[in-house]
Amino acid sequence: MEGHRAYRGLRVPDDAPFELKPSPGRGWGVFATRRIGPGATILKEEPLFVIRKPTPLIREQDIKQAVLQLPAGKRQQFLLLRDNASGTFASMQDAFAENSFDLASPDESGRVTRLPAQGLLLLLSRFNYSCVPNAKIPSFTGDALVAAIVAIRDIAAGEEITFCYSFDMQFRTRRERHEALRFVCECRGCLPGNLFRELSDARRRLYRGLTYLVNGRDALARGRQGPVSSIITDPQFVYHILIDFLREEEGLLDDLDEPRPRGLSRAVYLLAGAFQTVDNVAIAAQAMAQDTWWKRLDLVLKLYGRADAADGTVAEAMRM
Ligand SMILES: C[S@@+](CC[C@H](N)C(=O)[O-])C[C@H]1O[C@@H](n2cnc3c(N)ncnc32)[C@H](O)[C@@H]1O
Repeated sequence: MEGHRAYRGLRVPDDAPFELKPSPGRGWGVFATRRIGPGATILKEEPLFVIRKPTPLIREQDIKQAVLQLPAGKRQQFLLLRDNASGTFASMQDAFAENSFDLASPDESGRVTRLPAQGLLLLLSRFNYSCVPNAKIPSFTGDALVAAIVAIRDIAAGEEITFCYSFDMQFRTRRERHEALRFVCECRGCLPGNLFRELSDARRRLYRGLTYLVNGRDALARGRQGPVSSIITDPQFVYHILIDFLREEEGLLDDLDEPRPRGLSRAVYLLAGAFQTVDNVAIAAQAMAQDTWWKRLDLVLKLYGRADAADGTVAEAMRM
């Protein structure tokens, strides 16, 4: 696409460990030109301009004004943004939405606040998405209004550098992620035919459930939630997970007995399933407020049969 060819005009720092080039099926992407070790900063970038408004209130006029105030060289860089893999931008607003980030914004005294600050980042916006990324954007870099991307594992020369666009994706199953994304991700957590993907959904449900148990909040639920639960203090739950983790690492898990994702024990499979809906999270919260497993089971069984079809899974997991 024309806009992609225009990316050749984007200024990349001389010492950057990456280059911009086409990434088949994803428009353009960012590729390592040398090995990058875990924890290494891949890029620190100052926004071309910042708009201090909540995203829904940003209008075409705000962006035009900001662009007109730029020095000529920087304005020309903004005008290179014509499209990305999703299509051609119909307006400056589109170009801004597809190339901007929510920045940690310091107030007058230098303290970081959550005041709205959307920054246009020319290079950070060139990185493609992966559900199993090799880099991440830390929430705050220590510098006011500077965004950075950091390697989270060893990245080989030639490898595409990706990050996960939204924090809550880590709690979503493959289907849930694809409902939220406007493109089809083809990472190893999404492509069929590998054990990683088969275990991935269950792991993410379990992770969501455990995070709920630790924080007392469901990571994907909106609005007010109940008090902190104490299931995590019950060692049975943790033991099952640890046993299966060790068996998995050791290559001892098999799928001969039960119809469930390959390599996952029945106990962990049931527990993983128990937290897949907000309703079940609420049920688990009420049950776990009880002081014995018997009372917990009793309560769950009373709730069993409600409209939420996954109650059976919860009850079975509790029965365990
Ligand atoms: C911020 S841009 C990333 C750079 C983009 N590829 C480009 O050419 O400008 C985000 C867009 O890139 C595409 N994209 C990013 N990650 C992708 C992936 N894993 N698979 C397919 N398309 C992807 C989508 O069209 C998405 O809306």
